[in-house]
Amino acid sequence: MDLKLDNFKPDEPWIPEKTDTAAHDGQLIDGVTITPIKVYGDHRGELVELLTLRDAHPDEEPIVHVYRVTAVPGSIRGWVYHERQADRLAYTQGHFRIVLYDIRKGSPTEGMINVLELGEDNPARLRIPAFVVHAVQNRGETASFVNLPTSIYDPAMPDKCRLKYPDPSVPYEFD
Ligand SMILES: Cc1cn([C@H]2C[C@H](O)[C@@H](COP(=O)(O)OP(=O)(O)O[C@H]3O[C@H](C)C(=O)[C@H](O)[C@H]3O)O2)c(=O)[nH]c1=O
Repeated sequence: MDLKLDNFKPDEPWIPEKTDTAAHDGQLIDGVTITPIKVYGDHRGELVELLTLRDAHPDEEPIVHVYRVTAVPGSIRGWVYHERQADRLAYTQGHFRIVLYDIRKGSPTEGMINVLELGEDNPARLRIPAFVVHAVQNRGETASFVNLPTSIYDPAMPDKCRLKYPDPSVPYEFD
C-alpha cells in the first residue's frame, strides 16, 4: 500500500472568533439566553457548532439527548412548557419565529412575552427554562432546527404540557 499516514497534513491549531454579537435587542425573560452561532462557510458548504462544552459556562448541563425537528411552511408547534428540562434549540436554517411567555409566579419577568426571529439570518441557540410557555412558527420554506434539551426524552413520562394554539389566555397571535 502506497498511502501512509505521513501523506496527510494535520490541521493547524487556530483560535475561533468570539461570537458575542447580540442576537436580540431588549430584555429577555429571566433564564432565557440566546447564543449566536458562528457559521463556517467555504466552497464546500457550511459547518456550524450547535453546542460545545468547550469554553461553556460552568453551569452548562451536558449534552444528553439531541433531536431534529423539520417544520413545514406556516406550521406552529405550541403552546408547550416543560416541567423538568430546559430546551436548547439551535436555529441555523430557515426563518423561525419563537414566542415565549413567562407565566411563572414570582418570576422577575412574570407576564413578559418575547418574540424572537432566529434561523439563517440570525443563527443562534436559544435556551428556554422549564415552565416558560413557548411556540415555534416556521415563516419560510420547509426547514429544520435541532434541540439539545437538558434531559433525555422518556416516552413513558414525556416532560411536555400542551395548550392548543390559539388560546385566548395567551396574549399573542401569530400572523
Ligand atoms: C421530543 C421527542 C419526541 N419524540 C416523538 C414523540 C412524538 O411521536 C413525535 C413528535 O414529538 P412531539 O409531538 O413531542 O413534538 P412537538 O410537540 O412538535 O415538540 C417540539 O416543538 C415544541 C415547540 C418544543 O418545544 C419541543 O421541544 C419540540 O420537541 O416524536 C421522540 O421520539 N423523541 C423526542 O425526543
